[in-house]
Amino acid sequence: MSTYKYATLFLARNISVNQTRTFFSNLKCLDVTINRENGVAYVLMKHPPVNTLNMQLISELSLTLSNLEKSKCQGMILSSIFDKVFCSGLDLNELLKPKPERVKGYFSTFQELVIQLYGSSFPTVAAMTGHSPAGGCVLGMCCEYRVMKKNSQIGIPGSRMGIALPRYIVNLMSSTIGLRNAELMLTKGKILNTDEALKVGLIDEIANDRTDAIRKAEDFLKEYEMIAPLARGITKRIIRRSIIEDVKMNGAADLENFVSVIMLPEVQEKLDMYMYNLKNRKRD
Ligand SMILES: CCCCCCCCCCC/C=C/C(=O)SCCNC(=O)CCNC(=O)[C@H](O)C(C)(C)COP(=O)(O)OP(=O)(O)OC[C@H]1O[C@@H](n2cnc3c(N)ncnc32)[C@H](O)[C@@H]1OP(=O)(O)O
Repeated sequence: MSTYKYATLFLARNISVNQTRTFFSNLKCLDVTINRENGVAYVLMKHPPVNTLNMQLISELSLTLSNLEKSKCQGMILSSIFDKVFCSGLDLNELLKPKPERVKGYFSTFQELVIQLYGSSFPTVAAMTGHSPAGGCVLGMCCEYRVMKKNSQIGIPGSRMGIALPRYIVNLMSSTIGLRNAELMLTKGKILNTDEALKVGLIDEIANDRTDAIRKAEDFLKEYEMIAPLARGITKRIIRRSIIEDVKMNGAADLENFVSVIMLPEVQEKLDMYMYNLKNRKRD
């Protein structure tokens, strides 16, 4: 990220660049900095144009989470350097005309990332600076708290794309917004605007802009400053255990099933049409 962008991000929140340290300098799709004073890590996705989760971004997120666990960080804010998009989800190019081994590797890497983020010991907040479709929504749901910039959209359009979602994604959505809302949202492949998302509990707060989103994320983390990290982490794991155990037990079978569905000609046709519409739609 340019010095200018750092300055606007940190100075806007009264944190000087000197109070932060760059955690990794060799990442291509992420900027990771840690505030020395409170141990909070800022993980900013910067994979242009819209933070599509290609293999590189997924792998860098996974590596960063492993390192943050080791560094005993006190909390993490997952965000994006882009003002309009938090994360555009999985890379549709990986889903179109895929080679079975490649697509299996891709999905299992994503699945591991989901477990890592969902099961992290430190508190996590998604400061969603813009749209968060599909995989972007999944990243957000893995965090403990979600702040989203106004006028953004969030949801998982799987059904509309002809994709039956794996069980762990359904479980994640159900645990976030309840079974009834999850059923309505996921079977319709519904995408919600910010107000609708707040109403069903898919997000926790609305922000005016990215600075406000980061500030609200920091406020959430501040509430944990007086809480013992070990007790907090254990409690979180107990609450999240059933979904994690379920993925460990059924993940491989789910993956096989998911990949065979993705390869079906009728699903490929739908995905192809979806991609065509994405490339040819009118931009706002
Ligand atoms: C246990 C079992 C294991 C199995 C694991 C399965 C895991 C399932 C995961 C759950 C399901 C998740 C599925 C997905 O994530 S599929 C991806 C779905 N994503 C989308 O549908 C988002 C599509 N994108 C958009 O809606 C817009 O791009 C967005 C609102 C995000 C931004 O709009 P904006 O106008 O700012 O930008 P553009 O649309 O012009 O996009 C810029 C270029 O980027 C391309 N693009 C966008 N998104 C994607 C994507 N997801 N993949 C690939 N490419 C993407 C877009 O086409 C533009 O390209 P061009 O400039 O060449 O036109």
